[in-house]
Amino acid sequence: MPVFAGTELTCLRGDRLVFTGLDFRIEPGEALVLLGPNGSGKSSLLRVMAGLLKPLRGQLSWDGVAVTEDPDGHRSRIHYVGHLDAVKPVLSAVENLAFWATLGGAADPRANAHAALDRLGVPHIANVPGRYLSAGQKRRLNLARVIAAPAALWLLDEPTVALDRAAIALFEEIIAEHRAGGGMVAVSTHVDIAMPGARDLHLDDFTPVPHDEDETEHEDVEGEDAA
Ligand SMILES: Nc1ncnc2c1ncn2[C@@H]1O[C@H](COP(=O)(O)OP(=O)(O)OP(=O)(O)O)[C@@H](O)[C@H]1O
Repeated sequence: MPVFAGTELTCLRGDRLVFTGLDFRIEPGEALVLLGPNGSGKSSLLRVMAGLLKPLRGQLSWDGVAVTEDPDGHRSRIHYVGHLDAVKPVLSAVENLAFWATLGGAADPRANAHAALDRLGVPHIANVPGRYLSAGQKRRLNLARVIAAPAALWLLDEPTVALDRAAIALFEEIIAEHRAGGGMVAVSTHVDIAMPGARDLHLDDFTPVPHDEDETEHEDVEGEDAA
């Protein structure tokens, strides 16, 4: 059974230490929810997990093997969906999706692309060029990527942004099915996404305490301790 784990991860962006001493572990069928205020490092951690951002310290491993020893293998087992929609404006929705499915190694990319659009509830956008899609339709198209080609680990950065309630419910089902088949998922979110049994990881628990602030002592209020 593969386990995806990170140990003692430290992430530096620019000159800012975003998180340090962070450990996580995801087993087949498990979901990890990344929580924390804006700027706490949720997107950074997902990019580290995807191999897109090198941690300053610490290690990622898959089944006990360091991800850095097999970066191509790691790329082939993940779907990373960032919060910017990567839709090519001149290609139709189905062409966009077939392109991604081809990269993901699908045997019949166009058939998979149509099936994925159906599953996300947007078969009618198949032939619409990317530039004419609404924000929510673009989002559904990006999320359709994760089912247009198989991958064990889904890394999703705020997947529900711009989605309506029906689409969120649909996507919750899709995640549940993925997990039921032994798939793994890590999701950053500011809203509730129903994922039974998911584990929470609070990024602000790993944010270093700033050292440059005045350590002003709080003085006791005079007379407070008087008996
Ligand atoms: N390319 C970059 N160069 C320098 N600093 C960056 C870069 N990208 C992000 N940061 C900084 O890293 C920190 C963490 O950002 P990150 O996007 O990971 O947070 P987040 O928890 O996903 O935030 P949000 O909830 O707003 O999406 C922030 O202080 C941000 O300014």
